[in-house]
Amino acid sequence: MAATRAVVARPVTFVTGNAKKLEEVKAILGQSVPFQSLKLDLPELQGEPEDISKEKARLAALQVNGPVLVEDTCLCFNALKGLPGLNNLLMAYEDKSAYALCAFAFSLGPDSEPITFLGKTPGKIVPPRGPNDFGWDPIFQPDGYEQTYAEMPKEEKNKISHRSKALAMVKSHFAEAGYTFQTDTSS
Ligand SMILES: O=P(O)(O)OP(=O)(O)OP(=O)(O)OC[C@H]1O[C@@H](n2cnc3c(O)ncnc32)[C@H](O)[C@@H]1O
Ligand SMILES: [Mg+2]
Repeated sequence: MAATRAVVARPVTFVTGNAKKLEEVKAILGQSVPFQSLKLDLPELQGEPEDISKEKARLAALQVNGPVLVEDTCLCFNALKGLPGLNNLLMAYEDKSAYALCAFAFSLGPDSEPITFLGKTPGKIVPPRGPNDFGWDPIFQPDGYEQTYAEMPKEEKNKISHRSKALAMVKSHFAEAGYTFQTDTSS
């Protein structure tokens, strides 16, 4: 498919209040999608991750007044019909299966409708193992692995994670759309 080159006059800003997310997004995207980042605490909205990420993208695009990328992540428990929840709550259930779900939303600016990219990694909830430096990583063990996300080397998590699956779709979208983002020279 011949891509029409879309020239966007502003750089992409990845907006998040979470430094650990930013670290992973940087490691996964590398040079493939150039972006700058902005630390903004976006409101904790309620609803499905896909809808939340869209709403975050709308709010972020208004603030940045340009193209933005945001994401919303949840650990969803099958015993609770996919509802995000707490580890302790799960103790009462036999079924410890869960999935990590990541919804990225990209908006070209305040007047554009955001588009979303979902990544999902199935696994189960276990008693915490490994370093406690990023959210629920110590209690999530992906299917097919003996280690929790927290116990894995970062490169390993970044190869199989919900986040990397969603970002692979973001990358393809950018490649297909052929965006050429102006790099920021002002700051
Ligand atoms: O500003 P934003 O991007 O919204 O940052 P946040 O920390 O509020 O992020 P979310 O609402 O998407 O995430 C909800 C929680 O899930 C945690 N989390 C997100 N991604 C994770 C991952 O890959 N591993 C473990 N915990 C994660 C995160 O630390 C939050 O406590
Ligand atoms: Mg949040």
